[in-house]
Amino acid sequence: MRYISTRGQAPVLSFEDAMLSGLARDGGLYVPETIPQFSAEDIRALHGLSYEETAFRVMRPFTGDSFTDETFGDLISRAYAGFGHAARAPLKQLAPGHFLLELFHGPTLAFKDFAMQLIGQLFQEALTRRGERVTIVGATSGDTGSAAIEAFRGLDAVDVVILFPHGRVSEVQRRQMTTPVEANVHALALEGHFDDCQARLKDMFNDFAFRDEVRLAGVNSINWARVLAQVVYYFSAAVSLGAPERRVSFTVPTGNFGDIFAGYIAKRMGLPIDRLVVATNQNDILHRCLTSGGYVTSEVHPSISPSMDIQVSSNFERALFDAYDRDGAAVAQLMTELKSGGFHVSQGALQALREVFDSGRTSEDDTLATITRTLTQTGELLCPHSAVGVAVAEAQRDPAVPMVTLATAHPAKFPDAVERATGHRPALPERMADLFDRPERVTPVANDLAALETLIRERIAQ
Ligand SMILES: Cc1ncc(COP(=O)(O)O)c(C=O)c1O
Ligand SMILES: N[C@@H](CCOP(=O)(O)O)C(=O)O
Repeated sequence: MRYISTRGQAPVLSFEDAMLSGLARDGGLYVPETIPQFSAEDIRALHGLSYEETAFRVMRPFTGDSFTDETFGDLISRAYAGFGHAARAPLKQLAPGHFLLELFHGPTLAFKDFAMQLIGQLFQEALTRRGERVTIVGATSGDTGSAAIEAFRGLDAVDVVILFPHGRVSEVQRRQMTTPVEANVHALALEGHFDDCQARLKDMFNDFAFRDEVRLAGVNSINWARVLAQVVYYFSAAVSLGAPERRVSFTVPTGNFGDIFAGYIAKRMGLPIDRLVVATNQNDILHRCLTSGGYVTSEVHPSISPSMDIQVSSNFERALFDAYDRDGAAVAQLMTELKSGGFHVSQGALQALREVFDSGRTSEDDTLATITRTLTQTGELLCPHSAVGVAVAEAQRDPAVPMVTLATAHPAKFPDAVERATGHRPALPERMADLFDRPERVTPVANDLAALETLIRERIAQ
């Protein structure tokens, strides 16, 4: 299996090299050259398997000869051993035909753990075998950062540097990033919003001298391995609901487009997914784009679902690559236009996107009302991101096709919003009960590439 860049000008890499490289050297994102196909019989054979067994079968065709079967199976088992639910990604019924896929039973209480716990294992295995060391830099609107720190804290072969937007993550998210004591963890509070963090991260990858000097690696969904690990729960959920005999739709609270892109890959592999619904908060660039064809950035408005406060949605580039028939030059041109504020998707590409994706937007009030209503009607307490998903799914779903809404984080990560909706502050799990008593370690940084690179050089030299 070989990996190519969405901009067509970077070296073609193996799974392992693409995983360790992060952003392609032409600024694009790695994608598999071909998508492995699952027949109805292959999907039927997943019935009754554990989450780990399903993960092995779904991901194995993408990893080529980077890991032996035995090693890959072991790493998967280790990755999910620390999850707090035997099913790993349990399904709950909210209403007839509407299900919630709970993705928050991992160590940091968000869906990011599904990929990050596995990537931590894969990096450790590959770097130890190669005798190499890397500097992981990650950009976060709150959840990627804590999941990355949890997965890489204390590992010898890795420094992990996380950029988060100062004052724009929840207090629980911030403390998850600033309280770990390991010397290889560096939390940096950047003066700006998430898009600034992600832009500076991509600038670092495009500064080849710096990139090679620190041996830069990325664990945002820039990294194909992140997307791949998220494909698995689309399979596990659809199979539980009767695939391949029954079609299923998914609604996905969306920001950087990584999670829903994983659903798109599952569909392209042959999983009978009917619709993939992009659910956005008031930062609705993706909904506007799918509605009008114009992908035009505007100011980011802080919301009660802060992890989705994103305007430049990184993985949309991967969807555009397919929608433009894998024309890397066309994608590179769009990304150049994006630097000046936006672009228009061609009619053909827009039609291709609409054949797969629907979209909807939810206001702040509706998000709060959805948390209140869902708790009263079903007993399920939603985080504000999951509530955005449930609100859009309720408005759009076709009663003839089961709908699965992804519950992307635990409500206790966003206690202020949940308290506004329900009058109660959800408690953190016992193992995190002292989070607010632990001392914090964080460095404020300007939104400035040179200053950031200097700081990172200093930190990893210590
Ligand atoms: C809780 C939560 N929900 C939804 C999202 C959006 O997911 P994606 O960026 O993959 O679209 C994020 C951030 O990634 C998140 O942390
Ligand atoms: N919402 C994310 C933003 C980064 O997304 P990623 O999937 O590209 O890592 C976060 O919580 O940090």
